[in-house]
Amino acid sequence: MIEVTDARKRYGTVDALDGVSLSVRSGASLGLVGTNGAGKTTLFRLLVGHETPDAGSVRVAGVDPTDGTRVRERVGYLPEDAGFQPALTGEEVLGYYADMRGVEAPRVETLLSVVGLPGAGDRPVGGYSNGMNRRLGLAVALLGDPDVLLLDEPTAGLDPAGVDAFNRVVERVRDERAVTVVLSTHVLSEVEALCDRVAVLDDGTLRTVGTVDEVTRSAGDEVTVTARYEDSEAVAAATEAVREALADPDVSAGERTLELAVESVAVTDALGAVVETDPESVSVDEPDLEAAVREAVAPGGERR
Ligand SMILES: Nc1ncnc2c1ncn2[C@@H]1O[C@H](COP(=O)(O)OP(=O)(O)OP(=O)(O)O)[C@@H](O)[C@H]1O
Repeated sequence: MIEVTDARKRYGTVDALDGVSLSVRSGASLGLVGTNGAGKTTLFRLLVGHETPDAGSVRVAGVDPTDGTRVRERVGYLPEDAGFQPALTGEEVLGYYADMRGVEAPRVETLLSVVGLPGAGDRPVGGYSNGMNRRLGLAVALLGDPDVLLLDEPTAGLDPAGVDAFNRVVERVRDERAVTVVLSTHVLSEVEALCDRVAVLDDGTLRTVGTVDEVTRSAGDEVTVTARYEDSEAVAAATEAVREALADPDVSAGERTLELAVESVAVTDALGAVVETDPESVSVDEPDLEAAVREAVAPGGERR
């Protein structure tokens, strides 16, 4: 459905995309994450045909995105900075974009209900909350029932309830319409909730791409058990006890804490040994997507 092959885009001296290859099959959902300035918006602009690559190729739904109408009909795009004339009502906004994109006039009330804005169509959008505006942007992207939905940081700046409302709509649309979704975000829990694959873009280069599970596991298999004690003497005694209980443990002692790094298969034994030392509290940190993305962007902890 989406096929990007060795795409390059340079602005002046900046390689916004430095040879990116990526494919997203029909009906799949891809989370695009990365640092600020990584090239996410540039990639969206190529996918939607607002820019052409300097080299490489981009195909969306089997066509070249710069191929005007054909792509506009099949691709819905919510840009990062989408904003609407405040004096227009929700209905007028939808009508305006339907005309502009040359798609059939929508059943406005149905579309507004889909995005959780029933009854708001006759109100000026200047009076909408941030979250309502984003969901109206999603309704605009859904005009013409596209096969592909491109969402560039759609929940940036929304409060938790707004994020939740937006993502519930995306989830429903994805499941009910079998639409292919590419979503860029800095919020990794959104990727875990909404996407089956994740791509990490950094400095114009794709550092890693895979299923959310594959990428999460790429951070390594290490679990950290942290135990807290009332004083340094208790920490020293616990460290000693853990060293006796486990074979060659990777243990480090702080002022009031003990940290034990183990492979995930050994976590039950490690926890057992730590609990025996009667700590005030114990916590377990497992590898997660955030750690994997950090590692992909800066292997070994060094920022490029
Ligand atoms: N029109 C442009 N003219 C000059 N430089 C640009 C232009 N568009 C993007 N860039 C540069 O290209 C790089 C990639 O920008 P892009 O907006 O694609 O990143 P991004 O991943 O979307 O970042 P953010 O998360 O901050 O939105 C940045 O260094 C940016 O400054």
